[in-house]
Amino acid sequence: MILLIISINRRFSLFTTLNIYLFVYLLNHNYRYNIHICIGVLIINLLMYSSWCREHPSALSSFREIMNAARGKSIVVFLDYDGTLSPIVSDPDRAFMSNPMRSAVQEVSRHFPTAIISGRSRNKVYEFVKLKEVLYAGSHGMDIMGPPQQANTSYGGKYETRTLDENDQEFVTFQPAQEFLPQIEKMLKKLEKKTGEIDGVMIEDNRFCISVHYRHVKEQVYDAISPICRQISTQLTLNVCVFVQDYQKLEKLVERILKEYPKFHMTRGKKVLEIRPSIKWNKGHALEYLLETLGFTSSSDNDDAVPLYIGDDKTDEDAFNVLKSRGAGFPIIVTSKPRQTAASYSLRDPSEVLSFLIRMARWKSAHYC
Ligand SMILES: O=P(O)(O)OC[C@H]1O[C@H](O[C@H]2O[C@H](CO)[C@@H](O)[C@H](O)[C@H]2O)[C@H](O)[C@@H](O)[C@@H]1O
Repeated sequence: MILLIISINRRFSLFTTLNIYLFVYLLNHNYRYNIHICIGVLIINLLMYSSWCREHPSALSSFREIMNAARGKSIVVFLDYDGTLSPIVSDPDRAFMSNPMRSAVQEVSRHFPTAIISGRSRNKVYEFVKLKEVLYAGSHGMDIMGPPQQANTSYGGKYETRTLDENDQEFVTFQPAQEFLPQIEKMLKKLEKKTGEIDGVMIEDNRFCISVHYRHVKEQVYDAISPICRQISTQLTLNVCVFVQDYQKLEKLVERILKEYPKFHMTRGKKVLEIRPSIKWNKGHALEYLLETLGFTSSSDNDDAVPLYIGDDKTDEDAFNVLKSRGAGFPIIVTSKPRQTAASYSLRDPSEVLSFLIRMARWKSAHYC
């Protein structure tokens, strides 16, 4: 009953609730049943994933359907970086992209306008991807390197700067959070200094936002369910151990520092606290900006753009929602677990993203060459 109340309060999905329930059961019962319970958990996970997949079918199985719907229209490809083009790894500086993935993105970008929209700094993503033919938006879309505009955009020139690259090619940067840079620099120094005592913290400077990584910080032993772990253990006197809580210390510290910067807010990603300016600009806005600079508008009748967005993180949901409200395009989530999402299709992991991109490039060559 307590578990049920906690689950409803915290809006856990049925999937999470069942897993926690089995986990608690496992802790509280004789260990000779463990193997049965593990198999049970596995089967339940598989069943839940396949039922979730009915609502978010695999983009690979639905490939023909997607491409048929896009036939004769202009596909524009948007890709997230971490967890989409590269697998999640423990060291953020070593999230390299494989060569086959690089070739696939390059091939896709030869056929369709392609942009990468990441939470990382734009330079860092470029260092990983190293493809000149792709457009880049870093800092969750707050640092965009777009094409030189064909026509006047609705975004005005305030945050736009025309620049030449090393090959004298003109491009335009759009940076709507420019005025926050001095504060970000100060906050960065403060975070580095104050979190220095906590083992395993890594602060990443993403230019217009900051990532506080805690993948290597000691958490409660069952970190996936840590918020309720203590409550259950005290209320049901279960055999749940609570270990060192450096993570709680870090979270409080970051929240305290953030209070000194009221124009910023924090969101949570994969073992990362992301701090960014509270402006109305996210990956969804970046997608719309890039579409417009590429010559596609959301309102015009002759807008034949079919944007396709592939991403794995919470911040990608903003882009999925934009596609939903445009009523055109294909939002594809990368996940191997059932998740609440605005995406219509799914891919399990970066290796499926690779297969999807390869098929896209082949499809275009086969149909239009
Ligand atoms: O928008 P994205 O391109 O998905 O960036 C989101 C964050 O990705 C990176 O962190 C994540 O990936 C790391 C490498 O696999 C992993 O170690 C970390 O735990 C993940 O949170 C990046 O380092 C962050 O700055 C981005 O905000």
